[in-house]
Amino acid sequence: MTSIAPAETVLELRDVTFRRDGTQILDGIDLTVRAGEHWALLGPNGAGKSTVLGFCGALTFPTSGTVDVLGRRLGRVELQELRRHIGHVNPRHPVRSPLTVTEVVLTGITGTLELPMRWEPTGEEVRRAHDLIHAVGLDERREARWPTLSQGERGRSLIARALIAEPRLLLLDEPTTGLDVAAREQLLETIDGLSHSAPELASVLVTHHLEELPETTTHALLIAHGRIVARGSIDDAVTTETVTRAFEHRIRVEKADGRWSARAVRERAGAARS
Ligand SMILES: Nc1ncnc2c1ncn2[C@@H]1O[C@H](COP(=O)(O)OP(=O)(O)OP(=O)(O)O)[C@@H](O)[C@H]1O
Repeated sequence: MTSIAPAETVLELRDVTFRRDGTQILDGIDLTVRAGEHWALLGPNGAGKSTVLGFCGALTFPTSGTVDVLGRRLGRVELQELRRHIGHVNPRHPVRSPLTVTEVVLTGITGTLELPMRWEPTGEEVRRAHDLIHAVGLDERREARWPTLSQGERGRSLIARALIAEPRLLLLDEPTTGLDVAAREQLLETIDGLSHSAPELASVLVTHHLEELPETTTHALLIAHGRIVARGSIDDAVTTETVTRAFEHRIRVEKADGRWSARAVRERAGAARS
């Protein structure tokens, strides 16, 4: 009998705690993300999602416990080097000058906000930027300047920017916030496309909204008050019971055509009397 080796571990948090100003913000967080897995990090406001993402992105150190990103332990390696292998999509990414979409994508190679003075991309790098812009569906906007882009176009540009450095881990921090329904669906389609175009890539996506989960999400970590409520394959971890517990509100979770939705369970006065 042949056994298939588990995919390589990309990210491992073990018994992580985080304390600030005498307040316990995270407690007992364990998480293992392997190559090719797409995790959702879910929970109510203030649950600790951004703090967890800060560890995943090698931005924050835990108070106790260990964080290994791409096989290297935070606290023992140079963070700047590690961050080069992590794609971080932050919708609040501050682009201050009117760069074109192509230029913004190229800043993913230099890891900077602006194109550094005296830095010239090679022809191959420009070709790669154009290929990614094509992959996120922005061919016609490739020379458009940042201030003229819609929120959705910015989101898709930032995914191309994150991917140009060929990361092994992609972090998406509420990527669909503020998008209208069509722009949200286009962005989710772009994210879903990654499981074909970059099958080894692992991702962690933060959201409050189940409707904003890409269909290709494989796993979920649900947290509330800095502690794990559920963790595992998405279908086991995201249920009416776990979401109700995490959000401390009666919520019905449904899945149809690969997508999730959540609604509050309402007591109807008439129904209650009959
Ligand atoms: N450096 C810090 N110092 C003090 N408190 C902090 C710090 N960082 C986070 N917190 C607190 O920790 C809690 C968790 O914050 P975090 O931003 O991780 O939550 P979140 O789940 O991402 O919330 P939201 O959904 O509202 O963005 C919050 O109560 C926040 O105020």
